[in-house]
Amino acid sequence: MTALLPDIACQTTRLPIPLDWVGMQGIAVPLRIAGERVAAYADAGVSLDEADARGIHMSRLYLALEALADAELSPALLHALLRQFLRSHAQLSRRASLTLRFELLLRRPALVSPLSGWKRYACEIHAQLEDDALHLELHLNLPYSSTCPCSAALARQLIQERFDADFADRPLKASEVRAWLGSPQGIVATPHSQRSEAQLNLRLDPTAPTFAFSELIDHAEDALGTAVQTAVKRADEQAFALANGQNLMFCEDAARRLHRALLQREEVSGFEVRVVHAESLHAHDAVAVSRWVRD
Ligand SMILES: Nc1nc2c(ncn2[C@@H]2O[C@H](COP(=O)(O)OP(=O)(O)OP(=O)(O)O)[C@@H](O)[C@H]2O)c(=O)[nH]1
Repeated sequence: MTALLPDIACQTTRLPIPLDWVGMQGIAVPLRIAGERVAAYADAGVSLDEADARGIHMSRLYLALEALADAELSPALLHALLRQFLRSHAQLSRRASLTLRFELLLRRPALVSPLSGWKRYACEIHAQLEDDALHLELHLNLPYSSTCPCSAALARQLIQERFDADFADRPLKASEVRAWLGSPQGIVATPHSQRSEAQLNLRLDPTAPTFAFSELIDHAEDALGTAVQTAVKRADEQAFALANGQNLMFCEDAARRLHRALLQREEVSGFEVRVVHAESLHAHDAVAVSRWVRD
């Protein structure tokens, strides 16, 4: 005969206070994204609105997460999962939430050479369900390079001054000027560049059929023009130098480019863009933030 197991969660509490969120953090879960298995961590929880109830039923949330293993990750899948969280906590909870943290590994082609390599993108999805309204947010961090436009202009001025000094009072010969342009004595100054990061916090349309992660990332990287590279040969490095020269950016410029680009994405219904330029001129960062919400 099996002994009856005590069930503490079903007792009443001596401190009848509702709780905003109760659940589990850091659960290992496999996701399916673009048909591939992706390792993730999940935080799963519900509100405990029934003040007298001692506890929630954590195992019910944990077991419901199994749905993530088999089906492609989508807004509809998260909606169904959060409904299941609430169904398994009838009379106890009105709100359910799920956070998924994972890294997308995308193959990135080189700029010129036929090579490619892998790039990691840290992603975080926050899903919350209340009154059957699903609220979805996606956090993405995109590393890129930014060359300071002010520094570029100052460097060009120094080059002009050196040109005046070197070529004053003598007839210009194209071959001499060409050689001068190719020498460190001619191009005396270079602008400073920095590794930069765009932190995108996107509110997503919960009725969107899919999470178009790689399309979103491509769109944002195209807007910047200087995403960090993977496999690089000299031809690629030269193309990157050109991309940097053609996309000189203050942090304000980068934030505005991303703002404009994200407005073009139908599935994005609001965002906060934070760009961080880890200055090489200063020991501190230059930061710009832009927000937008669809009316
Ligand atoms: N509510 C709650 N459960 C916890 C906590 N820490 C560990 N648990 C354990 O989570 C386990 C699963 O809880 P339940 O989902 O209530 O398990 P169960 O009663 O076997 O499952 P049901 O019959 O579906 O309610 C229990 O063994 C709890 O002891 C906690 O802080 N709060």
